[in-house]
Amino acid sequence: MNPRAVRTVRFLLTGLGNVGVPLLEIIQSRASLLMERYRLELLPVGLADSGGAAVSPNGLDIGAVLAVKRARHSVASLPVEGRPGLSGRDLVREVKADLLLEATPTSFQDGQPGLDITRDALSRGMAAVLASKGPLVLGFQELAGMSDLESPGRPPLRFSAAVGASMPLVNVGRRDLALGKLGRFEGVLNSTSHLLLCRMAEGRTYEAALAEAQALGIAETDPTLDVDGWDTAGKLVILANAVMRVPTMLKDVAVTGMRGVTRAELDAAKAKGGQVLLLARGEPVGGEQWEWSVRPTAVDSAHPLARLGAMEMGAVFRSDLHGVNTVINGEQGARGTGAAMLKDVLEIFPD
Ligand SMILES: NC(=O)C1=CN([C@@H]2O[C@H](COP(=O)(O)OP(=O)(O)OC[C@H]3O[C@@H](n4cnc5c(N)ncnc54)[C@H](OP(=O)(O)O)[C@@H]3O)[C@@H](O)[C@H]2O)C=CC1
Ligand SMILES: N[C@@H](CC=O)C(=O)O
Repeated sequence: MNPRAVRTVRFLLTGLGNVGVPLLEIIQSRASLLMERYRLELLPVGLADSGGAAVSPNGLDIGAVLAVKRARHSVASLPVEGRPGLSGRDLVREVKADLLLEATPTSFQDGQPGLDITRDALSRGMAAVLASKGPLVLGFQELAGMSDLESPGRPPLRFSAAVGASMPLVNVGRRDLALGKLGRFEGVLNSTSHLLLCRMAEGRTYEAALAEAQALGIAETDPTLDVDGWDTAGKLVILANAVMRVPTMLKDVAVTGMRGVTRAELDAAKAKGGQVLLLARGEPVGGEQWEWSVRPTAVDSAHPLARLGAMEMGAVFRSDLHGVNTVINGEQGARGTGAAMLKDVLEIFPD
């Protein structure tokens, strides 16, 4: 029998799609492990999708919510708790909770709806865990100032899921390579475009490969963000700010997507034992200056990411104190994103 007191964390979740639904499934399926190992109860008190919200101060029934979403209805259609038209932002403003889990679609135009949702949550004293990248890409410095990232005592903000889902890049960079002077960074940070390049190298069409990525739930709501390099660039901007600690914006990244890659280029790279990667790259160029790029790059067999599989992502950190560290991750599905969000929750509410 564990004598430690049970902690109940009342949470809001905005976005109930490819990420939000598996996240709820994990919270449901690992509830007893969370209790046994961490004495933690995660209680959903408000959930929102594009049709509205559902609210219950005593906790929503996750099974009922999942049934509604699997039937492709809005959570607002729940008969008792449903609140049609109540937006994610309204939810955060109206419902008292300890934690926001944010998984609405990413926009690099204005960061919305996630940016305002996150601002409101932090300013109301809630911890925030983000899968969406838009708020971080457009508002990193502001959100860092509103949270424990820059202001001790303010609410915690975590976002490891936003950069490579369950691939532990933010933690490796911020925590495990602490005090290192970082050198050239390279990464395959977008699973959709990498899957497409691999499938096209196998002879499949672009359209069939994109359909596969969408069926896996890994493509963005707007998949041009994946194939045109912007999702990769967004993740690079988050790493630049959070890990390299260089204030960086999307306009600082030179971006070329993968749509122009030809079969001949794919074949030539393969013949040399390598492959074409949509490679994110950060290169220190003197002082505090870095150059940032995303572009299709043919790597040869000597490159640490040369044999990255179709269902993998990877990255290489170089540090003067820690040497070369290569991280490769094979959990492609959005379930890994949910798992990464929960890893952040456990960091915020430690054992
Ligand atoms: N898919 C993945 O593998 C990964 C995704 N991410 C990020 O996670 C986020 C979610 O991705 P994903 O689940 O795939 O996207 P989906 O398109 O599958 O789901 C988006 C969800 O957000 C809801 N939504 C849309 N607009 C609003 C709004 N204004 N207010 C509240 N809810 C809204 C949608 O509602 P409805 O259900 O009614 O359509 C849906 O439930 C994105 O920002 C993405 O970049 C991060 C890592 C991995
Ligand atoms: N669309 C993204 C999902 C995770 O961020 C990808 O394909 O990697």
